[in-house]
Amino acid sequence: MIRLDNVSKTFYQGNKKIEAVKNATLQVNKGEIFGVIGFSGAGKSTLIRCINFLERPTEGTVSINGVNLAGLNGAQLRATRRRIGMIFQNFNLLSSDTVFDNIATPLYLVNTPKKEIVRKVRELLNLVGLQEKESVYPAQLSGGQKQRVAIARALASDPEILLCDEATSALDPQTTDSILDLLLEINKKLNITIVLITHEMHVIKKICDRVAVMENGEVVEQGKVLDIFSNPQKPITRNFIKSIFDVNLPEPLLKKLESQQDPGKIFRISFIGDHVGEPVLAELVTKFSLHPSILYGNITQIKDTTFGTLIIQVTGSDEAIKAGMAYLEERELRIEVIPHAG
Ligand SMILES: Nc1ncnc2c1ncn2[C@@H]1O[C@H](COP(=O)(O)OP(=O)(O)OP(=O)(O)O)[C@@H](O)[C@H]1O
Repeated sequence: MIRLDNVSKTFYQGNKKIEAVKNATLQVNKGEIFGVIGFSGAGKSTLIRCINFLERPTEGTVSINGVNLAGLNGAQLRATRRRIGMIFQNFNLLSSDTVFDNIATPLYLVNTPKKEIVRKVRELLNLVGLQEKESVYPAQLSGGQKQRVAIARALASDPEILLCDEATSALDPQTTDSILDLLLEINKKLNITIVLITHEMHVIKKICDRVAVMENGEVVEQGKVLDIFSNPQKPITRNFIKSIFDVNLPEPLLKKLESQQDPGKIFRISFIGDHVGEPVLAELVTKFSLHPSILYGNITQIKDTTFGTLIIQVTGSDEAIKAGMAYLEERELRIEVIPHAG
């Protein structure tokens, strides 16, 4: 439904050329939650703003439902933009308007009948859990409540797509989670496609189906969140994953293991979904006469799927270790040898 093909955006500051986005190609499917993660300055905001032509790409094409935005005239582009809601880190509410009027703004702009406005705004207030706040002003709201108003306003024109530009970056962790839960609910209930940008892997892990990783203006890696978590390709992706669970063993422990008489081998085993909870260690003992010991274990939820990591030290004959690990791989567990140990 959203396609970016070889999109680049270059800014000039005097003589200085800034390539904010370089040759980005990605596709967002209808109904999914797609995340873009990167450090500050990676080009995420510019990329997301290209999706609704708040920034016009210098090169490449942006298509929504198969329509190339560059081919639209002013009125057609405005109509398309009404189908694309957007929320921001700093909420962008009008401070002199009440919550009701803020949410109603897109409806006033298209001359919606008053009765319909009241019905729609009340329905949206209900959806975002702010029924009691319709007459207050933004200054009287917490950050999380302000973002709820911004979400309600973005939904007022019944968009198909919601773009979220660092929507939770100004919020504390608990409020972040409640806003992410709301975005999930909106995605499921209203079948709205969501594209969000963030620098927090937690946000990706909690609600996204697929993710693109950006570095220096380029999309360096993209895929299903589970695949990226279980098999990250780029150092920057590993760094982001490390920010929520660090599966590297501490150096002193590695040194200690290496100095053992029989250090055996060290493996990282990743378990996804149904495989979590299988008695793999017992099988290594009974089927292959191996001696596994657990060095590290972690289990977490990636959106709807459970994802586990286990680091084990295994001793036994080389052949038995090879056969044991091949057996686990056949059972679709991901096995990785941890280098420079054993
Ligand atoms: N309007 C502009 N004029 C000139 N340079 C710009 C403009 N907008 C963005 N840039 C530059 O483009 C690069 C990418 O910026 P962008 O805001 O897209 O990154 P980001 O990943 O969203 O970072 P942040 O999380 O800090 O917002 C930066 O070097 C930024 O200074």
